[in-house]
Amino acid sequence: MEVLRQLRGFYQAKLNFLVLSIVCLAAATGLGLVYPMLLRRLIDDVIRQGKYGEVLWIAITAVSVVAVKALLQFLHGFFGGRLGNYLAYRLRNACYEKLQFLSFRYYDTAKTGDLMSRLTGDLEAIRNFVGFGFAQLLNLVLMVTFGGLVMFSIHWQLTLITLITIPFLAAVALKFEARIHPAFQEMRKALSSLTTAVQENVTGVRTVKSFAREPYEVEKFSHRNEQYKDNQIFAATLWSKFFPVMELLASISVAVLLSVGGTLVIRGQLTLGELVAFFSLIWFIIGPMWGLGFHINNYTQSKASGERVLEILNQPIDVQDSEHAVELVHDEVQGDVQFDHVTFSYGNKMPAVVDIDFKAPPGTVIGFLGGTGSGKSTIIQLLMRAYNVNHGYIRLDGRDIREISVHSLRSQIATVFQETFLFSSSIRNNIAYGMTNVSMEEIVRAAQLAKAHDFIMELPDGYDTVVGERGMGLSGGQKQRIAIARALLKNPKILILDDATSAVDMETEQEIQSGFQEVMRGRTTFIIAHRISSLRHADEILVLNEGRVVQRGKHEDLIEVPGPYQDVYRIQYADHLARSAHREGGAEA
Ligand SMILES: Nc1ncnc2c1ncn2[C@@H]1O[C@H](COP(=O)(O)OP(=O)(O)OP(=O)(O)O)[C@@H](O)[C@H]1O
Repeated sequence: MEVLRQLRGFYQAKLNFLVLSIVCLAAATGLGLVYPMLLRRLIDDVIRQGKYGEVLWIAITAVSVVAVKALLQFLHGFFGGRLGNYLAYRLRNACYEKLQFLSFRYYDTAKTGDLMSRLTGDLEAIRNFVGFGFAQLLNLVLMVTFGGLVMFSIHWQLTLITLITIPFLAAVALKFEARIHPAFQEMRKALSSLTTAVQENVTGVRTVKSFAREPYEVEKFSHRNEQYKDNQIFAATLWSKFFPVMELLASISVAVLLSVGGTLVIRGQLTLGELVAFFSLIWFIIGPMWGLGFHINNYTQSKASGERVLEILNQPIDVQDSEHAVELVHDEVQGDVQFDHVTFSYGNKMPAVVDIDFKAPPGTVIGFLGGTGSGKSTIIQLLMRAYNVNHGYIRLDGRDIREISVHSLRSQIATVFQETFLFSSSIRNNIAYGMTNVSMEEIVRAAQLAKAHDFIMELPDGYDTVVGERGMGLSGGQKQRIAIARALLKNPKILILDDATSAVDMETEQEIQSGFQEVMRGRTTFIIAHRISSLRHADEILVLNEGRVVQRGKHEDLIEVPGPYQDVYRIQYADHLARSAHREGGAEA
């Protein structure tokens, strides 16, 4: 119930639906009791007394009762459905919104399949319980109480004897629940791992095929599928045992009722009508027992689901606006970036970057070079405030970025990542991503600057060509150029190119960079690259090794001093250097 309490804010506004749904169901249940009483009257007061004229009235009453009961049941479904759907709708929106604002740290360990199942299966379980399960569970108690009271009022001794099997029925139902619940949990886990297998297979289909690992994938899926099947068979076997046992116990009650009740009728201590009414009432109590396991299971499942959904909603956001966060005004931002002795580590790991210290005045270009894992991307992520620094400060126009609202900070920055993500939409929408007040001319201009316009025009529908999920159908270089166009369209004060031109050839890279120089005038640019050619025009190049700056300076200076930069330069320009040496040698000779 703690879970329901925590979720209260999401259904509070429609609490009247919950009340109405319960009232309607309880009223329908109450009316259900009229039926046995009518039977009793029909037999004892009408048929046995020979008052056949009253049969019609009893029949009309019975039909009216059924009609009202049906209406009440409809209203219960109507209000319950409204409540459940309203709750699910609000929870879905709240979870999705939370997922948008959760920090990068959360996504470092989050699993896509698991998140998807929380937003679908778990929400469905909560919807069902709050909409219907809760009222049904309450109704179950009402049915047993109402039914028992009416039976007691007719003949309490017979009631006690007849209900002798009820504790056993309840025990079997609860025991069944205790066994079926873990079985269901296993089934859910198996289904989740099955879904994950399919999702990973589709996402990584190129890797699978290029390594010819289809048989391995089939084997992996088949193994998980078998686990799922075994779980289902186990659950089905439990169900198949449950119903006969319950029926057997229920029939004992009926047998006791008929023998003891029949004897009482013969002795004149019970009327025939009362016996028939009893026969009808007993199902009022046995029926709910059959559903007891199901309803409790429903409750425990929705409780577990509620906890999983609440886990998302209660997730702390470690990067968020401070109380007095400043909103930046785009036209006033200069783009002056300063890293002041910044150190940062992911979790409890060794620091990913140590004592990073540099200044990037407005309009300058800063380049980062370093081996894999040397901390280049981390520096950029810290600038976007994907994570908070552990030590030191990052300043934009002299202000600590923690004092700036996260949204307005990121609005000034456009990043082109190493891996381009394209949405399954048109190229035009991919370039304009999320911007509504942008004209086609601006989109085309950005594409031209990114050297994407020509190849886009060659596609069947030009800018309206819909690219598949993750940009399938485009080459790596084409996808990167679209991503660059997207960044340029944003017209940011700070541009980050995280190995952004790695997938285009040297010639295109030159072209794109000359385009950049045109649009990036007066804006601060950070370039992460493995090619010296991408960095040689930078105002300052920082060479990183194991999270520390080991060399810094301009290209012309760095190639003159022995060190990692010169080593990389020699490797990348080996041909060029050899040719120059050859020419110089020839000239001397
Ligand atoms: N999300 C993360 N969680 C934990 N550790 C991380 C995470 N991202 C990076 N690291 C670690 O931080 C260190 C620096 O990684 P970073 O991605 O900044 O390197 P990089 O220089 O950009 O490498 P590359 O050129 O391969 O992209 C590495 O040791 C890496 O394992």
